[in-house]
Amino acid sequence: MGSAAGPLRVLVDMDGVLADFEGAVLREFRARFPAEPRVELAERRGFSVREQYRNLREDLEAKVASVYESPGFFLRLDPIPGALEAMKEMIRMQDTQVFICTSPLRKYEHCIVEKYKWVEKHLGPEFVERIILTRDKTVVAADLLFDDKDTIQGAEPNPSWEHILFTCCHNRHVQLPAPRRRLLSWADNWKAILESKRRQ
Ligand SMILES: Nc1ncnc2c1ncn2[C@H]1C[C@H](O)[C@@H](COP(=O)(O)O)O1
Ligand SMILES: [Mg+2]
Repeated sequence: MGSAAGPLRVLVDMDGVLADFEGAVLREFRARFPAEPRVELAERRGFSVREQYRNLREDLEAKVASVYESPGFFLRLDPIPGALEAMKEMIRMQDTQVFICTSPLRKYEHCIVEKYKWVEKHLGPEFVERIILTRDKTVVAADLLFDDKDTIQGAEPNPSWEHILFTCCHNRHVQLPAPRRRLLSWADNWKAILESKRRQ
C-alpha cells in the first residue's frame, strides 16, 4: 500500500483517540458512586479500566462496567481535543483513505448504535460511511492504525498496518521498543507520520 500501490489507508480508533472514554468513565463513576474509591486519570495504568477497578476492590469491577454499559454513555463522550479537526483535514488529503476502526463492547446493546450516532453528530454522514466495527483489527488491511491500546492482537499475526500508539492516560508510562512510534496528541505531528509512511 502507500504511494506505489495506491492511496495511503489510515485507520483511526474511536475510544481514547477520537472520543474521551476515560474522562467520561471517571466523571460518571464519581457521579453515580460518590462514596466509592476511584482511579484518577493520573493513576490509570493498563488498557482495561475494569481490571484496575477490580484490583482496587473486587466489587468495583461491576460498578465501573455498569457505568460504560449504561444507555447514553457512548453518545455523551466528549471529543478528544483536536480530533474532529484532524479527521476533517485528513479526509480531504489527496491519496488518503481514512476509516474509523473501533471495537464494540461484548455487551453491545447501546454501544454500537451510539457509536454510529456519535460519528454522525460530531463528524457527519461522510464518516458514518467509513466506520469499521470489529473485535479484531488485525484482519483489516491498512497502512496505519492510530490506537490507544498498547497491544493489539488477533487472528492475523502480522497485520499490514503500523500501529501508532495514541497517548492516553492508561498508556503514557508504557515504554515502546524501537521502532514503534507514538502520537502524543492531535496537536502532535500526525501529518509527518502519514508522509513518512507514503515514502516507504
Ligand atoms: N480503557 C478501556 N478499558 C475498558 N474498556 C475500554 C477501554 N477503552 C475502550 N474500551 C471499550 C470501549 C470499546 O467498546 C472497546 C474497545 O475499544 P477500542 O478503542 O476500539 O479498542 O472497549
Ligand atoms: Mg481505543
